[in-house]
Amino acid sequence: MLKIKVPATSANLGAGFDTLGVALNLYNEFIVEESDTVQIETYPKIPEFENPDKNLFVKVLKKTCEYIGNDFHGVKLTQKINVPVSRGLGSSATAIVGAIVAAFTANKKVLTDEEFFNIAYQFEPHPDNLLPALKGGFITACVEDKKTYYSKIPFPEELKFVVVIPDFELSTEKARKVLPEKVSLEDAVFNVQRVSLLISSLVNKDFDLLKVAMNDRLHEPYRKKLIPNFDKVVENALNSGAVGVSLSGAGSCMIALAKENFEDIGKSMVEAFNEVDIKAEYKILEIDKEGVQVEF
Ligand SMILES: Nc1ncnc2c1ncn2[C@@H]1O[C@H](COP(=O)(O)OP(=O)(O)O)[C@@H](O)[C@H]1O
Ligand SMILES: N[C@@H](CCOP(=O)(O)O)C(=O)O
Repeated sequence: MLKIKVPATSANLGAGFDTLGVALNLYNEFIVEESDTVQIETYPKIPEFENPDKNLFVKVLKKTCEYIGNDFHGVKLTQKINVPVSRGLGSSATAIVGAIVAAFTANKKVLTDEEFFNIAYQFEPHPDNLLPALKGGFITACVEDKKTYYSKIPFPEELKFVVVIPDFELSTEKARKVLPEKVSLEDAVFNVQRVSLLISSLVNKDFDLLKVAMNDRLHEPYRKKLIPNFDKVVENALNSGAVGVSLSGAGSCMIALAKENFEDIGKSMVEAFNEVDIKAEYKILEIDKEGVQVEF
């Protein structure tokens, strides 16, 4: 029996589209036991996830066993689901990372980065959730000539994350479909300027720069149309003391970075959604520095 614990992740942080991601102290758990058939139990119950043909963790487990060269006979999978699904908190990455690590661990094989990406990219083509879920921390990454390059960035202890979770899903697939094929040089430069300012302001703890540094022109202008009252959520969070606000991943969550006033910020973000008849809750989270953990 293996228990795999995988952290939620928040990708992009505004200007860092498809490159920045941070692991958060909110976890999905996957308990994996030997079985000759596929049995899945989910807590709370999500019927879609209990269908062996549709469960992402099982799909990735099968693919990984095939990659390793071992026949997949079955699995008894018990899932404790704490990461909201299709909210921009990397729930899909938790299943992908968890399954790959479970398969390699069960087969007593050492998982290299290259092998991880060879499998993971078949299910999720961008590293900004996968890497922080695997390694923990705050990471910047890119892919060049089919090789993934990444670097962990020190994240200031003073900052916490206030995540507002509206009660509607937004699949990453849908949120990527609304993005343009091309962007202007002006918008590209806008993001290059801000993502470098974002990293520098975090490393140097120049938190007053984050409000500007977390602005984005590559994805948020298009995706905000799918998030009712987006601008008011941002405005309320900043007025309540947040130092920066952005969409979390591809949404529907939004994430505020803050040194203080966490409860007020969370309540103000919820209020903005309530104004347009959308129920929401908030969580005050911190960085996870470990990434995926395995208990025997
Ligand atoms: N705990 C889980 N177990 C199995 N599959 C999961 C789990 N969480 C998410 N998934 C899969 O990931 C999909 C959501 O992925 P996506 O739209 O990228 O949203 P997110 O922003 O949460 O990653 C779900 O529809 C499901 O197929
Ligand atoms: N860079 C990706 C990140 C998707 O994150 P998720 O948590 O929403 O899956 C994107 O913006 O599409």
